[in-house]
Amino acid sequence: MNDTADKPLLLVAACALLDTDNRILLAQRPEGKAMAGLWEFPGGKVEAGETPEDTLVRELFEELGIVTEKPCLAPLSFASHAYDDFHLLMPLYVCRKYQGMPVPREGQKLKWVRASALRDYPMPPADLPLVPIIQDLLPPFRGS
Ligand SMILES: Nc1nc2c([nH]c(=O)n2[C@@H]2O[C@H](COP(=O)(O)OP(=O)(O)OP(=O)(O)O)[C@@H](O)[C@H]2O)c(=O)[nH]1
Repeated sequence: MNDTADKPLLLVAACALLDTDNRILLAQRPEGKAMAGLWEFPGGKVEAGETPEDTLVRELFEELGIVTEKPCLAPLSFASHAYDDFHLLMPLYVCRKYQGMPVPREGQKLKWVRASALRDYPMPPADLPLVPIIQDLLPPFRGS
């Protein structure tokens, strides 16, 4: 029996936003939401009429107040995960070029995290296979 056949497919676009030190921005899901307290990549549901890139440009501004453009979003990988109520399909992009400093505009906590430390931040189960992909992409940190 296919575990996803009777579940709606939810398309969510997510972004590994990098700073100049190659740290990745994680956002903590606020109290009151499903999976509260877990750390995730900024992003959100792809709305009708949007491409995933449109969604990210919109969400990055709404959630973090930063401005980026579609050519600055590089596809990296995707998550495909069966939650109880839906099957999540989540393209993950990398973005290094944006204007402004991310600020939490939706009550979430933000944290810049080195790739080697991603496992210290509990994440939604869909995100776990993405961690080694990001770690492979980024050079090891050699600073102090
Ligand atoms: N943005 C984002 N969403 C993720 C990640 N991993 C993951 O499982 N998700 C799931 O993808 C969905 C994202 O939807 P969303 O951010 O638009 O919606 P939400 O659940 O926060 O609530 P909302 O409908 O009130 O906006 C949620 O079910 C969320 O749990 C991730 O790394 N980033």
